Amino acid sequence: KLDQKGSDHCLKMNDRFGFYLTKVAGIDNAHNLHAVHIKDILSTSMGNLQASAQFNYMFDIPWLIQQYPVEFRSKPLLIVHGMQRETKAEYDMAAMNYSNVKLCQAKMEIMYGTHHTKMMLLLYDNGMRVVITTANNIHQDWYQKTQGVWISPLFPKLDKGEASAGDSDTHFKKDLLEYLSAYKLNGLKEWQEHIKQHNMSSAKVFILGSVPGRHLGEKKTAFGHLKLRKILQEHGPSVSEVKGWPVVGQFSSIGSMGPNKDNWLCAEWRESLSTAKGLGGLRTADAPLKLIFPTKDNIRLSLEGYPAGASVPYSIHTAKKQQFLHEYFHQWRAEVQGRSRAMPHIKTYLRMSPDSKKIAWFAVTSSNLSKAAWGALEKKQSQLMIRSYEIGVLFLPQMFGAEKFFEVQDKECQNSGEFPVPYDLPPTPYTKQDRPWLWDIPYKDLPDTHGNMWCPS
Ligand SMILES: CNc1ccc(C(=O)O)c(C(=O)O)c1
Repeated sequence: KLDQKGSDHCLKMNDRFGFYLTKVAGIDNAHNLHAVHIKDILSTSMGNLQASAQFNYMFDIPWLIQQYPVEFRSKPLLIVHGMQRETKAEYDMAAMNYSNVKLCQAKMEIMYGTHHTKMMLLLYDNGMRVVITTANNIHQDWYQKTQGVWISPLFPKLDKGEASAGDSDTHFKKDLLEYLSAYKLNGLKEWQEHIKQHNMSSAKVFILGSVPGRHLGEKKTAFGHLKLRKILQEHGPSVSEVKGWPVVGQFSSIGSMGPNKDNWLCAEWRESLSTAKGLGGLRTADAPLKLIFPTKDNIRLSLEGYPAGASVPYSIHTAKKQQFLHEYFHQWRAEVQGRSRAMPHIKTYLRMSPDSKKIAWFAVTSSNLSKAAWGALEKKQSQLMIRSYEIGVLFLPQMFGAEKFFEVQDKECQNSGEFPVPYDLPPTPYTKQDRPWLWDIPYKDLPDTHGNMWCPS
């Protein structure tokens, strides 16, 4: 369906799940039929915009304004970021040119945290939408990378004092409000109010949020990997059904996680992701772990070439402290979506059947593989310490009318109930020669797609 101007900036709503990849320039357009560009999300075909809020890490404000249809460019726009010092000043300066743009700086009170969350709140004259993505608000994040986008249904306005609090079976509205109130920012109050005034009962995904802090007591399971553990304990597959099923993590950056797997990765983190419904969430015996992270050659031979690696910030200083990780690594391969050369900036996590034909759940989030994003237990596991703001969504089969599991969509553009996993399953292990991409060392042996070498300063 085309919007009234006939422009193709409109969504082919194949949205059983509301989950899309971003359009990629330079690949066969057949692979972009069900993909979205930011202009599609902001287009008039999605609703008559009254105001919006953009949460992100990186902003090119003039570029962002240009992504709105001309008739929406003067609507109130709230930009929520976590920048400080010079970059904060740059954003303040850039926003001065737009009287409709306001800025909101998230508190960053814990060292090394980032405001990583990538979310759009879109208020229309007849409702509102929530969009959660992995792409920064800059041109190159929407150009030749593999990025994920979840677009909510249109949430209608509640009638004045309507009885129903307008929440869903996945308590989407309550969790989104809890996430926003954790910022403790007056500048967000109006958007918290907008959310309260809308009926979000049609939301079928769970919110996976992270907020900086040391979360304990009731709040211990509100965020990070313990929130995922809690949802899987209550609504996940049963232990007997998923015994031995691998956990797959796919991400574009890696934090420091100690000298061996038992410090965090294959202890608390994998424990949460391999949680199943059962007596006290008995975890299944150690689930095999498969981590998908681009090799140096994935980056070198990508559409962007070595510069793709500027968005895959794995530092040699971190890598050399955790060589144990490399036994879990798998290549980036996405033939199913025509995106093997569109480097991943998307972050996804899933639980896969041994024959890789089914998945028990799927999450798309801003969270990379790091303690900063997912949290680390402290003080005899009494509190979960999180450094960054993150947000993502979790898809459980029963919330989408699927029997037990999602069938994996292994051919493109199937409109059936299969889940569109963005990459090839089963994942392909690194060869003996493969090395993980490291962004802060030179590569002068082989040129990239554009004939260039990589010489980071
Ligand atoms: C230190 N800053 C960042 C590190 C990693 C990422 C990523 O998403 O991989 C981002 C971002 O793109 O938001 C920022």
